[in-house]
Amino acid sequence: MEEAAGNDASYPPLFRRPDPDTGSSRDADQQPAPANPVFEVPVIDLEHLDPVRLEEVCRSVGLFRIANHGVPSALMDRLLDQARVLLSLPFESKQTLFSDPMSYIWGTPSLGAKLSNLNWVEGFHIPLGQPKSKGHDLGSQDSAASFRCLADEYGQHMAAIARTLFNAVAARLKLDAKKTASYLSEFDGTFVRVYRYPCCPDIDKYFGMGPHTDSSVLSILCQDELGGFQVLHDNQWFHVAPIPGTLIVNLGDMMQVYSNDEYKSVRHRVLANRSEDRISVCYFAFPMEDGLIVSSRYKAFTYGEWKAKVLEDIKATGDKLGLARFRIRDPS
Ligand SMILES: O=C(O)CCC(=O)C(=O)O
Ligand SMILES: [Fe+2]
Repeated sequence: MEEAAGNDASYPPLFRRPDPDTGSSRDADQQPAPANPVFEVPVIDLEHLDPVRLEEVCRSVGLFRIANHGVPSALMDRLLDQARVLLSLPFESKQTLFSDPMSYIWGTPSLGAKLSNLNWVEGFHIPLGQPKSKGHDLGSQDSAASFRCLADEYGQHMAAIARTLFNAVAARLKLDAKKTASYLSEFDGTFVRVYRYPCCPDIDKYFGMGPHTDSSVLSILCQDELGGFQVLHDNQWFHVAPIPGTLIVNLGDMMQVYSNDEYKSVRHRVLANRSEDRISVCYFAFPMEDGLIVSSRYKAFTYGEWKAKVLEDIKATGDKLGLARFRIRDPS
């Protein structure tokens, strides 16, 4: 596609060559079927939230589309448009423009360590709720700072949605409000990831993002119209069709722990696209770093400990072990 070819200097160098010889090819069992079916994504109406239906969906699927979410579509459009513009800047500019506390990442979504396989993705990591980002400076010439303000504004909406969903779920799970006060921190430690999945010359060899579960409590995805996001359900991969203006929520590992494995931290992935770039924006809600998380199926841990273990495992094995790391083994 023309736009993609013109964007070449904006791609990480490794993504510019027709067939980079890095990263191992996918395992045979991870090959996407030629035509994955489209998933009938359950819809949760946030304006008339039905906690029983929400719980049912958390148990059976772990992923849903939210309607009537209250996020202005103009804001979502602006975010995706600006993301596209900034990600089209030259590779070197992106590295310097997006500096501490933000960062520019490529080849892996993991900060601080590489996953074993190269992911055909690049993006900005934008922490939310940091003191500096409260001083909105939309008149600034600094495009990264302006974008951060936009991401912050969007993040406020996401935080409200995360809180609404968490409270409904916590009530169904009968979580003790005092003991679980640290289970959702809408602001501290949360971040937005703005991704571009550059068009990829070898989509049989690379994923946009390989199969994984999120470490979050829940994650909220806003994607452009291209598609590529897939979910694993009943051992089969399904397309999650993009519908403009709607958001996709997937439960993360923490929610699975809170629910003693009753709810699913659902496995998902992003396919690479041969001819077009895809843009997406993901918000991740996490627990507070130091609060103790107690569950009948897992050893008690703090999210800080979880993060350290994930990093350690990725460094040692190239992959995240996640829930298996903390699960209490069956005595049998
Ligand atoms: O970009 C997407 O569609 C999904 C990204 C994702 O799954 C993640 O960052 O964990
Ligand atoms: Fe994810």
